[in-house]
Amino acid sequence: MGEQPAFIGAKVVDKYLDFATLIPLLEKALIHFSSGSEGGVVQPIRTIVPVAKYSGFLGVMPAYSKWDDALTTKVVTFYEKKTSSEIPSHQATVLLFEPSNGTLKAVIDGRVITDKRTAAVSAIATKLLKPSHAEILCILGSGAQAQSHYQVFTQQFSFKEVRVWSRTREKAERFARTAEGEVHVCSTPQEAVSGADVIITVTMATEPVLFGDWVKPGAHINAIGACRPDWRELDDVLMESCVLYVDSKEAAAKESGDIVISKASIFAEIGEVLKGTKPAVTDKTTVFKSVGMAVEDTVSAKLVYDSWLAENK
Ligand SMILES: NC(=O)c1ccc[n+]([C@@H]2O[C@H](COP(=O)([O-])OP(=O)(O)OC[C@H]3O[C@@H](n4cnc5c(N)ncnc54)[C@H](O)[C@@H]3O)[C@@H](O)[C@H]2O)c1
Ligand SMILES: O=C(O)[C@@H]1CCCCN1
Repeated sequence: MGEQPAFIGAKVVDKYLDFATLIPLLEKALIHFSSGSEGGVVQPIRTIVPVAKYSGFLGVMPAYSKWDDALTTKVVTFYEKKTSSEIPSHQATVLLFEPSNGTLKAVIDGRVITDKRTAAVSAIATKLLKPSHAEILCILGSGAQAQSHYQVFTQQFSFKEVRVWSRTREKAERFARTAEGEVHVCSTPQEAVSGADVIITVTMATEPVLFGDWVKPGAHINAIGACRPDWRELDDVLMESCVLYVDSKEAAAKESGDIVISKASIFAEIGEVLKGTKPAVTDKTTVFKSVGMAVEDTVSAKLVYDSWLAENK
């Protein structure tokens, strides 16, 4: 028998995944992903198994990155209705393999990876696409992604005001209480969005929660939810009037109801903007529709494993 794989839990993952280190790695991964075969990323569309009886889903997200020489698959479950307050709606594990021989090297908590890499990619998109004077940040939703987005956005940008709206006011208030800076709790999504320069939608909504008529012209929106073809977070008015960026054209056009149902046309992948082959439009309303990519998990898991190995040799 060979060596047992390392088991790396959420606390350790959190310690090693700091945004300042993660962001440049993710930028490179996005560029590689959007560079075709030259970029060396092999990432098939993920497999999603519906568990209809419980309104749940299991996703399998494999990827290999030639430049990082890293091979992983994430297994993620997500449930529409929370079964208890202790069990997160999204749970995940990342398996990291030795690419040269297929040996399983590590089993890594994937929940923190998912929370942090998703928020970090939104920050990358926002740096490129936000209007030049961005003073007001609005977050719709108050769950795990709201937290990680708040963390990275307040670290990377200096907004004068941060607003949050959540379906349950008490949860928005708890979010504001536990945030490190001042957060203004809004009673309606429209109130939260009105005049905002950057908007983040991080909900499990299946119908639109953000309407184009509310959005300040020129604002930038990071749309993180609506990861099923029949789920929406943004309405048709917004989808049809914005300049639309995505992480993966292939996945976004297949997986997100915001695109599938509205039939909005995609302008570019964020990786193309980072590469310089497509422009970053900053004087029109922009949407970054994120569905999440396996290669983001690959580079995050490699960072965690390499950092862990350096301390545990
Ligand atoms: N793009 C990506 O890479 C990526 C990665 C992970 C999660 N996500 C998506 O981001 C979203 C948030 O994930 P999370 O981990 O924060 O989940 P969470 O369960 O921690 O939080 C969900 C939030 O959505 C709110 N909500 C639920 N149903 C709603 C509805 N019908 N209308 C309005 N608000 C509603 C809840 O009150 C809560 O604030 C989910 O849609 C998830 O699938 C995307
Ligand atoms: O990219 C991800 O990790 C998530 C999984 C759950 C659905 C949305 N996307």
